[in-house]
Amino acid sequence: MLLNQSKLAKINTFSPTKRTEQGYEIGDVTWSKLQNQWGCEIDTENSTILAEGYPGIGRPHHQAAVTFAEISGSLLQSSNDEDEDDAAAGEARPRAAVGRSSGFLSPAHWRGVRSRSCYRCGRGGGFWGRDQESCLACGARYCAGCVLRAMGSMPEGRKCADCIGRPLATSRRDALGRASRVLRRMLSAAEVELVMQSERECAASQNQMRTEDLYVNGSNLSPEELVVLQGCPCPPSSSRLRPGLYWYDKVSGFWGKEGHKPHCIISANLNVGGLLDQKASNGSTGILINGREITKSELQMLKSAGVQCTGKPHFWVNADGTYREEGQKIVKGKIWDKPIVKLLGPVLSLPTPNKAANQCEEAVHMVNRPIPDYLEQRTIQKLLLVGSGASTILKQAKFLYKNKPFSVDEREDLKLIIQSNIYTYLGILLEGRERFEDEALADRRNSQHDPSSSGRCESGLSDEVTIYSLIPRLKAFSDWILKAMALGNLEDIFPAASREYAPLVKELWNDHAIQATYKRRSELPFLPPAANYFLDKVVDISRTEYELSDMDILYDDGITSSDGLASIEFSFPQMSLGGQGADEPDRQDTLLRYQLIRINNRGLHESSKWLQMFDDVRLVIFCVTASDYDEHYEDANGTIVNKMIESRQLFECIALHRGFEQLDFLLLLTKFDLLEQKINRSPLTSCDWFNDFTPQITRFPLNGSGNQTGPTLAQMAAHYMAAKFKRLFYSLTGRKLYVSYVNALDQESVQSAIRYGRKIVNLEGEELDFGDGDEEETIEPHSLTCVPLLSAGEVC
Ligand SMILES: Nc1nc2c(ncn2[C@@H]2O[C@H](COP(=O)(O)OP(=O)(O)OP(=O)(O)O)[C@@H](O)[C@H]2O)c(=O)[nH]1
Ligand SMILES: [Mg+2]
Repeated sequence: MLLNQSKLAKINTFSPTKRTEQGYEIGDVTWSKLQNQWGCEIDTENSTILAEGYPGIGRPHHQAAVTFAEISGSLLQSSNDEDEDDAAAGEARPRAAVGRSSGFLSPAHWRGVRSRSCYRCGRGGGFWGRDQESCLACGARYCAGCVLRAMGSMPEGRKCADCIGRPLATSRRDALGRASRVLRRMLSAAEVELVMQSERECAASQNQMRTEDLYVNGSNLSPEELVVLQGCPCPPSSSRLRPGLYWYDKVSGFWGKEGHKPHCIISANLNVGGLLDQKASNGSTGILINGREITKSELQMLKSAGVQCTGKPHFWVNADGTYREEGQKIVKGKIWDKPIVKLLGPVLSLPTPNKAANQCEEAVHMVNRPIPDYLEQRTIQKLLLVGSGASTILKQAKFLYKNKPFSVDEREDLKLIIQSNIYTYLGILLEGRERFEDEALADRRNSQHDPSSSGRCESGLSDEVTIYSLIPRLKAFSDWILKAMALGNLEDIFPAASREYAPLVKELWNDHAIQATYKRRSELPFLPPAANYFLDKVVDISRTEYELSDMDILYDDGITSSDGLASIEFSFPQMSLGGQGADEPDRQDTLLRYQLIRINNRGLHESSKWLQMFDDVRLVIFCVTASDYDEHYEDANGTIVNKMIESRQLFECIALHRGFEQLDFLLLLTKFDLLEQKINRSPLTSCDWFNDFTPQITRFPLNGSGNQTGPTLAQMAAHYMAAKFKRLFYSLTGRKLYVSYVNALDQESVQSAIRYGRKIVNLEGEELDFGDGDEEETIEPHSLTCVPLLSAGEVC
C-alpha cells in the first residue's frame, strides 16, 4: 500500500510509544485512525505501521516499517489538512522535545526545512503563518492547537518550554509585548495581558536587550538608562536598537549610529549616555549643531530650510526645531516649519520629527528627576487576589478605579452568564421541589397508616397534592428543564431560548410551590444567594436590549466566560485637598501603578500553574467567605467537605508556596453581611475547626441613642475566625497575617480593604505598629465599631 507524503506527515504527528526494530509502536487510537482514514497496513503483532512502495522506505515486495526518524525533517511536507481531531493532536509527542532530546532536529534546522509548519504537529500555518505563534527565542512556530502545550504557562512570555532562560532572538525583538491573533484567540484578554507583561518585564538577561555591548556617546549604557531609553515617548525603533555604538544629541533628540548621519529623532533630554562628540556622525562640513559637526546631507537640508550657513556657523537646535546661533539669544527660526524639509527628509535619508518626539515635556520632566524615582513610578505593584469571593472584590475594584469598568463585550459576556445561570438556579429549585414533594407525600402516607392520626389530609389538599405540587402545565415545563439538566443540555438550550421562556420562568418562580421550596433554601446547598435577585427580574434580564446594572454585575457569579485569570491595573486617584484624610495617598503614591490579579481556585489547583508566574508579587490577598463555616459541598470522591475547611487547606497551600516565602499576606474575610444574617440561627461551632468558640455574652451598656455599644455575635465570630487564621499562618510561616473584613457588595468596604493592602505594600520593611491586641493588623468592617474581644494571647 502506497503512502503519500501527506499521510507520512500525519503519521509523524502521532505518538510513538516504543521503538522496535522495524519502527515504532503506536497507541490504539492511532492504529484505528491510520487504518480507517488512510488505509495504512498495521502489523498488529509487532504494533508497527507498514508502508509499501514509498521511495526510500520500502518496495512493494519488501514491506518496510515507517520509522519516525526516517520520515522526520526533509521528507515531511507541510500539511494543510485540518481534519485531525484534538484528541489525536493531544496524543502527539512534542516534536520539539523529540528533536531536542534526540538531537536530530534543531530549531534552526527546522526553520530551514519547513519554515511555515507547526514545529510540534507539522500542520501548515494558514495564510502567511497567521494562524501560528512563534517562540521569541528560537523562532519555532506552533499552530493554535499546540501553542499552549509547547509554551506552558509562559513565565517569560512566548517561548517554548525548552527556551525559558534563553535570550530573545534579535529579529523577534519587534514582536516583544505585542500579542498575536492566535494568542488572543486562545486566552482571555486578561491572560494575554499578563503573558505580554511577563514578556516585557522579564529579567534583563532574558527578554531585555543586554546593555554590555550598547554604547551611547561613547558610554556603556546601564540597565536603568536602557529602561529610560526604551520607555520614553519616542524611543529608537526596537528592531534597530541592537548592540553597537550610537550617538545621541540630547538637545535636539537626533539619534544615529556612530560615524553616520542621524537616523531618527527620539525624545530629547533623556538622561542616557555620555557627552556628544563633535565627530560623532563623521561630518566634514565645519558646521556644528549642538556641538556635532553635521554631514553633507544635513547641510543640504539646512540650506533647503532657508538656514544661512555661510561662514560655517555653530547652531543650537532645540527639540521643537527652533534654532539660534551659539552665543546668541535670538531664535532665528524653526527648521521643521518649511514643508520642503519634510519632503526632503526621505530623499536625503534624514529623519523628520514625529508627534511623539515633540512631546518632549515629559522627557524634560523625567530628566530632572533622579532615575530610581522615575523607575519606581513605572514599577507595578502586583497584588494577587485568591480564594473564595475574590471575583466580586475584583469587580468592585474595577468600579472603583476604572473610568470604563466593563467594555460592551464584557457586559455582553456577563449577561450571557447571568441568563444561563438563571436556568441553573431554577433547575436546583425544581429538583428541591420534587424532593420536598416526595417527602411530603411519604410523610402523609405514613401518617395515614398511623392509627393515632385521623387519616385525613388536614390542609384540605387532595391525597396526591402538597404545597410543593405544580399545576400540570408548569409541571411539564419543569420536567423538560430537569431532563435537559440530566442530559447536560441546559447550556445548549439557554441562554439562546431564555427570552422565549422568561415569562414561564417568572410564573414558575412566583408559584407557591417554588416559593415554598425557596423558603427551605438552607437545604439546597448549591443554590447561590444571588438566585432570588436574578429570578425576580428574569423577564427584564432576558430581553436582548437589557443593559446590566452595576449591581447585576456584582451579583453575577463570575467575571468572564473563560474565568481563569483576570486582572486590573490602576492608580489610586488623587483626592481633592479638601477630601484628603490621613489615610489618603500622597501625590507620589498616586503615580504608583497597582495590578490586582485574580486567579480562580481551579487555576490554583491545576498544579499551581499560574502561581509560578507571580514571583514578583508584593502582596497576597487571600479571600475567605466568612459565612462558609456551616456550608458544605460534595467533592469528586463523594465526600462531604466543609467549605471553611476547604478554604483553610487552600490557604495553607498558598502560604507555603515556595515563591511566597517572604511575602505579606492580607486575609479578607468576605461576605461579612451574610455572616451577620446567619450567625444567630446557625452556630459557628458547626464547623469543626471553630468548635472552641465560646463567646462571652455580656451585657454592654447602651449608648445615648439606645443602641448597644458592645460587639455583636457576628463581630465576635469574625474576630475569632481572624485569630484562627492568624495563628495558623504564624505556625506555618512565623509571620504575621493582616486581616480585614469586607462586604464585597459595598464599595466603601472594598475600597478600605484595598487601601489597607496598599498600606501594607508601602511599608517598605517597616512593620505596622502592632499593639498588644490586633488592632493595627486588622481593619474593621464598617459595621464593626468595637474593640476585638479576643484575649491578647489568642492573637499571634
Ligand atoms: N451579600 C454578599 N454577597 C456577596 C459578597 N461577596 C460576594 N457576594 C455574592 O456571592 C456570589 C458569589 O461571589 P463570588 O465573588 O463569585 O464568590 P465566589 O464564587 O465565592 O468566589 P470566586 O471563586 O472568586 O468566584 C455573587 O452573587 C456575589 O454577588 C458579600 O460580601 N456579601
Ligand atoms: Mg464565583
